[in-house]
Amino acid sequence: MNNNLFRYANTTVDKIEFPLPIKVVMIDLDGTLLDTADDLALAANMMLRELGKPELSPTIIQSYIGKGIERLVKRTLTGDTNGEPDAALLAKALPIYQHYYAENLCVKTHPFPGVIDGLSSLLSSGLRLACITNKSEVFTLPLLRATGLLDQFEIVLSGDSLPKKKPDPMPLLHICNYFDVLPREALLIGDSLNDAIAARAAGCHVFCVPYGYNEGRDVHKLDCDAIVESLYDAAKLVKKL
Ligand SMILES: O=C(O)COP(=O)(O)O
Ligand SMILES: [Mg+2]
Repeated sequence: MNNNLFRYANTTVDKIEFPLPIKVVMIDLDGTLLDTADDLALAANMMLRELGKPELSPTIIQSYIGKGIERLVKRTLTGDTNGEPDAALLAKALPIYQHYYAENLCVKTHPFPGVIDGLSSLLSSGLRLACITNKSEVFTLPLLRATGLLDQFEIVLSGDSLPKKKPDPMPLLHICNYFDVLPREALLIGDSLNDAIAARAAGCHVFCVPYGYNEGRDVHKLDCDAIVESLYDAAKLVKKL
């Protein structure tokens, strides 16, 4: 095993063996499969402009990605991670944001390096693939279709597909149930605390990529089984159970 491929992170589960024997790989969208930050920031600034408010830097807006569109809009309006804007302002802003994001869904958005090859490699190992995102379904499916990734996944769960989204374990457990596998037979690959917390709560394995968003925090501090440079490198650390 080439140790340059990954590093162990703050593993709390029992010592695990690599390549990790699993049946299912669940993959996060924003910051893991697709680099969506520029288009999310573009729509956020178009919304602010229309509301007569000052625009924000793309770096700040990138740190607001992670808990779905409504939370992104709340953070953009208040400049605060946990901020709650005035209800009337939010009710006005949300449809404006959704309109501009729908119009600019795939201007600069593209798969990260290693994604296309990584998905092919995972599939050719006989693993079954799911996508789990906190993005609303109305954006998720067109985006996966436009970037040519949709057909790689047997099931796609968005932030509004179920009553709860990541960091709740519900979508991960739903996927395990769908494929009839145990949580420990499934791996989530993601970029943020929402992925790491959800995976630990579900009892699934979790790898994190360092190139994503993680709400502006250091990915190396996350509780995950490995940090992988790309999905292609992740594929080298797993095998079909
Ligand atoms: O929609 C978001 O804020 C984040 O979505 P993700 O779960 O695909 O990273
Ligand atoms: Mg993400």
